[in-house]
Amino acid sequence: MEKPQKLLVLINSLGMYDWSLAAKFFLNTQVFAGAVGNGGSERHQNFLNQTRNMEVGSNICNNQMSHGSNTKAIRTVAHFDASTKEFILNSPDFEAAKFWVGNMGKTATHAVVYAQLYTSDGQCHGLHSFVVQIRDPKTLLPMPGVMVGDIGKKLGQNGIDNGFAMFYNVRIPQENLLNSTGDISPSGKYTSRYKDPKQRLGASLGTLSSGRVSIIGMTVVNLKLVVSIAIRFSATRRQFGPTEKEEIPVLEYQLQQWRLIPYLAAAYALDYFSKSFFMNLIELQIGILMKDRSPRQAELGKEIHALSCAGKPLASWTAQHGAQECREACGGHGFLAINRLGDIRNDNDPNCTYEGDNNVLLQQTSNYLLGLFHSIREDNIPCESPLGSTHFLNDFKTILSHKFTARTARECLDCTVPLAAYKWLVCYLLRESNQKLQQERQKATNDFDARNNSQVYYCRSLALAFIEHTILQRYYDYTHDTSTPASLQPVLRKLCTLYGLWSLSKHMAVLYQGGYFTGELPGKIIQDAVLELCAELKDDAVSLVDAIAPPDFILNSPIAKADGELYKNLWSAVLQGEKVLERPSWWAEFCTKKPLIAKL
Ligand SMILES: CCCCCCCCCCCCCCCCCCCCC/C=C/C(=O)SCCNC(=O)CCNC(=O)[C@H](O)C(C)(C)COP(=O)(O)OP(=O)(O)OC[C@H]1O[C@@H](n2cnc3c(N)ncnc32)[C@H](O)[C@@H]1OP(=O)(O)O
Ligand SMILES: Cc1cc2nc3c(=O)[nH]c(=O)nc-3n(C[C@H](O)[C@H](O)[C@H](O)COP(=O)(O)OP(=O)(O)OC[C@H]3O[C@@H](n4cnc5c(N)ncnc54)[C@H](O)[C@@H]3O)c2cc1C
Repeated sequence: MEKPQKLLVLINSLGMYDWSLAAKFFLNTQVFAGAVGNGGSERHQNFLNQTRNMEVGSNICNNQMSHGSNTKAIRTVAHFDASTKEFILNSPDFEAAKFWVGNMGKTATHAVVYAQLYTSDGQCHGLHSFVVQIRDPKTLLPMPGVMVGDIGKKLGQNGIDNGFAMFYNVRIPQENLLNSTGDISPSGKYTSRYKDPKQRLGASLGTLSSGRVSIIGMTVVNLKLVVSIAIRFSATRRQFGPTEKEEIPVLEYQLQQWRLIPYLAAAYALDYFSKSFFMNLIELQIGILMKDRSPRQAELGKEIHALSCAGKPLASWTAQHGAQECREACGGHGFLAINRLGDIRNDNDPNCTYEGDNNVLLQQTSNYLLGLFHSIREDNIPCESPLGSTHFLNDFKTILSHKFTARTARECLDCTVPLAAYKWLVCYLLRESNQKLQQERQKATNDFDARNNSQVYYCRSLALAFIEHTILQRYYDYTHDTSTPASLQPVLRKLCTLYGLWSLSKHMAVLYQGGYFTGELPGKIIQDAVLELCAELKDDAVSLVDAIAPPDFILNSPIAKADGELYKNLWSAVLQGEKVLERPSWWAEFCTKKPLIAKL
């Protein structure tokens, strides 16, 4: 409680070693405990104590075989039985089985189960969460009425047991309803402080924000690991050269620099965002603990939801693309499993899906921005979001009148250039998305279709540009803050500008389309500036990696040890492989007792 950053450090440190281990531990101690703590009340304290003491093992259980993204449509039901003061849980059929749930496969003894709450009068009150005992903690055998099992091998994170669960008339005490969004009175009546069911749904899903914010940090860890491996390798791997006698490190090639150094810059910028955003989450959590019901607390929850719903997609995709680029940047050795790039890539992959599919989540961010735009433009209400990420939207008219003014690559080496371009880009995409939505509303018969047909090129791009702007603005402020050591500022500012220009260059088409750029100059000087920054950062790249890489034992990649002894370390690791020099047990069949051809 005194130093909440330590939690993020612990998640990231364990994850650097192994993500399955980290997930297994934190699903229990943080995700389950967070869902009980945020969703419940004093009467659920015993579950928190038991979890903390490792007496029970748990997780959250939201997803079903036939429904993940659309949580509203979850079909698990919890009927209140007024005569026994119990809820009776049922899975209507196997398609409604809880599925994918971490820790559920073998070890979970309890779970926070999301289900539709029905009162005895047969009325449904929507999605609520319940603590349900799954197994006996002494024997790990399922509780009566619970069918539980493991879903099998996955593409990554195989050290964690993801499982399924079905419920047949499973009775749980009334108190196991996590009652922060709604409760049952002693007379059996349903009560809630949220009159609007949409708001109630948002409140009951609020606990997912903690996971999404934490996942941003997890993907940054993956990015740090892969760039550390690829840059150390590239600084020591030699290939070709200006003369036949001399071969140069592959990091000297402009092409290799352009492929890797922007990911190094992204690791730094995203790392700062992840850490500062985690502290924003802590502020929100403290408000929840203190039962803060102020409008600011509500707005903070919405802003964190909007930022995490774009931050998780951006960070997980950056790590995903970075992992693949780094794998290829290490050539054949990058494909050797002992060098770890494959495991990191596969373990990172589900970050794009769990705690909300990336493409689905981005829609939450654009909905939030479109809502603000409506208030600013139609209702003349300036936006004052608690974290300030949207304040610049109040000036959208002025910002939209701006044009790109830099004339040389040198001018673009200042981060104010990409920052100004991003402000224009977000305002432009916001105005265009709003217009597109209105057009689609006129064409479509319902709002559902209108929204769906406004995603590609509009709302989706808007959400991504918005989060890139937020990350860049935060890192810019940090690298220009007087508390940041003056000796470090020059190199950090270069990383900041490179991240900004490199990210911006993915939006070139829209910058031209909307008239912010005209002629060939803007595109050319931005490309030149990116290459210039890569070249300037190349000599610092190894030091920059040394500052973010874990110790060799944790990095666990022979081609990337800190001593730079590439071949010695690789050779030694290969020779220590299991049975590496042994002939195979089937050598005789291969050599002498060969099967006769056509006699198999
Ligand atoms: C000092 C205190 C210290 C405390 C420290 C605490 C720190 C905590 C640290 C936590 C550590 C975690 C460790 C991490 C390790 C984890 C390892 C990783 C393992 C991963 C395990 C995976 C688990 C899962 O995947 S669980 C299942 C997750 N499922 C999903 O995410 C489903 C996605 N779908 C949805 O969320 C919804 O259905 C959604 C958002 C798509 C909404 O769909 P809708 O039906 O269309 O509804 P909509 O109209 O859009 O929304 C209604 C309303 O609600 C608002 N809303 C929605 N969600 C939220 C939210 N989270 N917060 C706030 N508001 C929300 C939405 O904006 C709408 O509002 P309005 O527009 O205003 O009406
Ligand atoms: C490793 C792993 C661990 C997990 N752990 C847990 C856990 O512990 N507890 C738990 O409850 N769940 C868990 N999950 C489930 C996870 O939360 C869901 O898989 C996730 O929310 C995505 O939902 P889905 O699988 O239903 O995807 P779907 O929604 O079926 O997505 C399929 C495709 O459809 C697209 N799509 C869906 N809706 C739209 C739309 N409106 N517009 C455009 N495109 C759309 C998606 O982008 C995606 O490409 C885990 C999943 C994984 C992979």
